[in-house]
Amino acid sequence: MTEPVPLHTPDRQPDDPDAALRPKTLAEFIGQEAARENLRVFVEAAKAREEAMDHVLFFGPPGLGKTTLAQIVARELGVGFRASSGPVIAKAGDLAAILTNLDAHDVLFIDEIHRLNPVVEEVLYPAMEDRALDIIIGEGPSARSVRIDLPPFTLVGATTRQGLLTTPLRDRFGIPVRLNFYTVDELTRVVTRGADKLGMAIDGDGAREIAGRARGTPRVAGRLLRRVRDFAQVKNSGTVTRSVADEALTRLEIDRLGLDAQDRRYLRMIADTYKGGPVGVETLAAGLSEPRDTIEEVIEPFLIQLGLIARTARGRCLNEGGWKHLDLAPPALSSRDAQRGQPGLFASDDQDAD
Ligand SMILES: Nc1ncnc2c1ncn2[C@@H]1O[C@H](COP(=O)(O)OP(=O)(O)OP(=O)(O)O)[C@@H](O)[C@H]1O
Ligand SMILES: [Mg+2]
Repeated sequence: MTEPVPLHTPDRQPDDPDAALRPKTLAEFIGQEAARENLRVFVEAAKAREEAMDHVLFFGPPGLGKTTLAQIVARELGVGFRASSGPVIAKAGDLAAILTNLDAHDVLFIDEIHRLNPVVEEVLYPAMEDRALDIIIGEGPSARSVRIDLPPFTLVGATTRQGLLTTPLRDRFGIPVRLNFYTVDELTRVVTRGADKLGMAIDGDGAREIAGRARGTPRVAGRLLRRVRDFAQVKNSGTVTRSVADEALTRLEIDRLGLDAQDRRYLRMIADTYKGGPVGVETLAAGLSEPRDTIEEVIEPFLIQLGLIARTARGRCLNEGGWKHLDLAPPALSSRDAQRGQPGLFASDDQDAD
């Protein structure tokens, strides 16, 4: 039997079915108020000065709108948009080719920028700082360095793992922007807008039901909306109400907090196999047959946000809320742990901690 594909796993497919739902302007973009207002100011200022805008770094969990905002920034600036990604730019020459082909003030978007090859990163530093390329021509004693001037451009980087960026690279972004999980109110607006674009009828409670189970993530909201539409269509139920949405999402094994089968498998592994932890991420990755990256970037940030688990220096621990959600009683604290308080809860649970 094949495993069901988890609905929540964010993909990076170029033929992203979400594309139709992508907001096109800052005004259309829902949520992330602070980031949006700041970007509006920086865009206006750059336009007024007729300069390229400073370099921007978007960071935060998958599906929160990093790529969408990068496209919006270019559109609002009225400049060209070129996109590439860290793993695709394999050699220094690849980056040189991209940079020398930019038009003045263009936005160059580099997705997954934490995965840039260090050799390529070295080329990026002077490009970002001095708008120049230092190219080495020849080899050995006759090698010499030639400096090529570049047009002024704006680098927009995106990453799910800000902590993996090297300090020199991070420091060269004048505008770092953290994207946060969305509130249910904001996602309700995302769902309502999406339904409108898809030409489907949904009432307020129906939209809210989907929003509340979308893991704080617009991409997930869009995906659940399309699945609910399938159920509504086949069952001929016309308008999507709360009960139609609930029935569809329950059949998709999305629980009341919005966790899917993969999330629950993760929680259960810590609870059943490791008695609530602490357990290391590599051990969990092996036990779940999931890449470590998926665990750290996709599964954990939302479970931490909900307070179900904690990342500690000794590993992952199930919090009280996690036990409750699984309908299990936490094991009684040993007297040693009881003296020290909760086991393992002394380290930061910052989302970039390892
Ligand atoms: N603020 C928003 N309002 C409405 N829809 C949004 C918003 N942000 C994102 N979306 C929707 O969510 C989808 C995913 O967004 P996007 O591709 O920009 O995420 P991302 O942060 O780049 O994810 P990844 O880290 O996987 O690359 C978009 O196609 C869009 O439909
Ligand atoms: Mg993206």
